[in-house]
Amino acid sequence: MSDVNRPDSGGSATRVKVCGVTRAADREAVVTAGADAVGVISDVPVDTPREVGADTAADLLAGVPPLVTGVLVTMPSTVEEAVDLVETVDPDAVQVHGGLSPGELGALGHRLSQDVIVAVDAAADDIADYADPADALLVDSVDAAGGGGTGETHDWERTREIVADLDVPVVLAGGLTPDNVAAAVETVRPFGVDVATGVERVEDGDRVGGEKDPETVREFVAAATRREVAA
Ligand SMILES: O=C(O)c1ccccc1NCC(=O)[C@H](O)[C@H](O)COP(=O)(O)O
Repeated sequence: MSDVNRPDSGGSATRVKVCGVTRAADREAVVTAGADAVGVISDVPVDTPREVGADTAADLLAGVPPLVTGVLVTMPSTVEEAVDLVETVDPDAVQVHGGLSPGELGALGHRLSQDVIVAVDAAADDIADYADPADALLVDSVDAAGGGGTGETHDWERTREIVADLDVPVVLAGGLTPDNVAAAVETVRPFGVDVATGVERVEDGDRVGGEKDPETVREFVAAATRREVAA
């Protein structure tokens, strides 16, 4: 059994990544809230309001301060495509969604100096196969195309059983919000949590895709880490 995915046993706080940042002001809000990582999505073959071009991704991630991890989130169809984008964007880490095989992900890891976070479908039967080439696994609720940002939770009890057997750090994702993240952490005991839609701005009852709400981001980080929200 792994220790890295049981934050309560070692007293360490759950790490928090806020994903799908598209604007410098939102990046600042995420950093100010105390998140450990900022995710910027680029070059994904799905329709999402959280995608930005490679140059914007590079600019946004260049503004992430020291001691916070800037993560490029992408869905490459080949190893070469991923390497090219990473060279352009220059992130601290890369998160890969989509169809690369464990062998291809291993090859990608050898080509990069950055850590590779591998996104896997929480409902899949072969999650453990991806642990070897991954520096961390992001266990997510994915859509039919393999993309994230669904805003949907999955079976946390099943994920807890998988996490308990893995030595690689696991990041729990999918439908997390300030209201449910503490229960998710308690149930799954992951190394970290990740959120995209659950901290977006709401206007007239509708979520504004791609725009974060600073107060909701603060509430999320506080709930995930059990810190007090500063007044
Ligand atoms: O957010 C997207 O639109 C997206 C599209 C394609 C690939 C990945 C994407 N998001 C990656 C993330 O890390 C999300 O934070 C994660 O899937 C959780 O999203 P949510 O359920 O909205 O919190």
